[in-house]
Amino acid sequence: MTQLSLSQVSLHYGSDPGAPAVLQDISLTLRRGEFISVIGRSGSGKTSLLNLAAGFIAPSAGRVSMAGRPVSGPGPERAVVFQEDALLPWKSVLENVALPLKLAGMARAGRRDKALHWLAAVGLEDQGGKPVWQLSGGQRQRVGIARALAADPAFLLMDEPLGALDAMTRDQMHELLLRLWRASHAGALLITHSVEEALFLSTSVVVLAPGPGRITLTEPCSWGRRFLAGEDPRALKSEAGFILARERLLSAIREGRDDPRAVAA
Ligand SMILES: Nc1ncnc2c1ncn2[C@@H]1O[C@H](COP(=O)(O)OP(=O)(O)OP(=O)(O)O)[C@@H](O)[C@H]1O
Repeated sequence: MTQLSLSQVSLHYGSDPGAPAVLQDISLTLRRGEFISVIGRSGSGKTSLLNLAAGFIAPSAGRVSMAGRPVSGPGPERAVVFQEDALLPWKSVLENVALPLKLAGMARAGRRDKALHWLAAVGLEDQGGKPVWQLSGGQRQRVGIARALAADPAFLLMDEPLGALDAMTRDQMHELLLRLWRASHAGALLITHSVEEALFLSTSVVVLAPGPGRITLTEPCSWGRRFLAGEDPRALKSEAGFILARERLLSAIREGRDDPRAVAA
């Protein structure tokens, strides 16, 4: 089975070997069909971890590999969704979604069909002809996710894609993300500051502690899968098990810190 692995990975930025490590001894495996969220205080190295998985940066020690082969740079099998939507505002919605397919050399008709399919999957089938600047923030993030999925990636790497959205839009996006994750059969890696988001979406949540960034807790979860099986999301989020897991994660995140207000539940 295809998997994306970080094995005993450490990271220092810059060339000074004496500089403090940003990440130390991180081992994490993401398989297709899994959804792993990474949560932790600001500066704990979450984005650095995602950038390693994406191949944007290389580890100082240890190994990043996909399907057993070392990752030596970004690749189309690992699609990235950023907090800022990173779309081309002067191009149409459809052109933005089709762009990676064009770069991959797909013929025009094929890329149009594929882009339309994923635009429909994110509920924007009527917006394909609009320029991106006419869309709302939530719509733009949906275009970004459709673009990422259009290339059929094995892995979807998301760095706080919902951070700028209002609470109601965010809840709708959670449900959409879960359906897209199921439809794409991708493995998802999500960086988030929201414990509730992490718990609701993931098959496991990983807590990173700072200084140097290291994994201090892994919490297996099944609420997202239960939502996909038809259970009510509000009922799931008010279950005792959900609330207890939220408290465990919040304690792990706050450990060693004086001010507990930095993390949103
Ligand atoms: N390109 C870089 N060069 C040097 N140091 C960096 C670089 N990128 C990040 N860092 C440092 O690495 C540490 C971890 O940063 P990172 O952005 O990975 O953390 P984070 O957990 O994603 O933070 P946040 O939650 O605030 O986004 C920080 O101390 C940061 O200053």
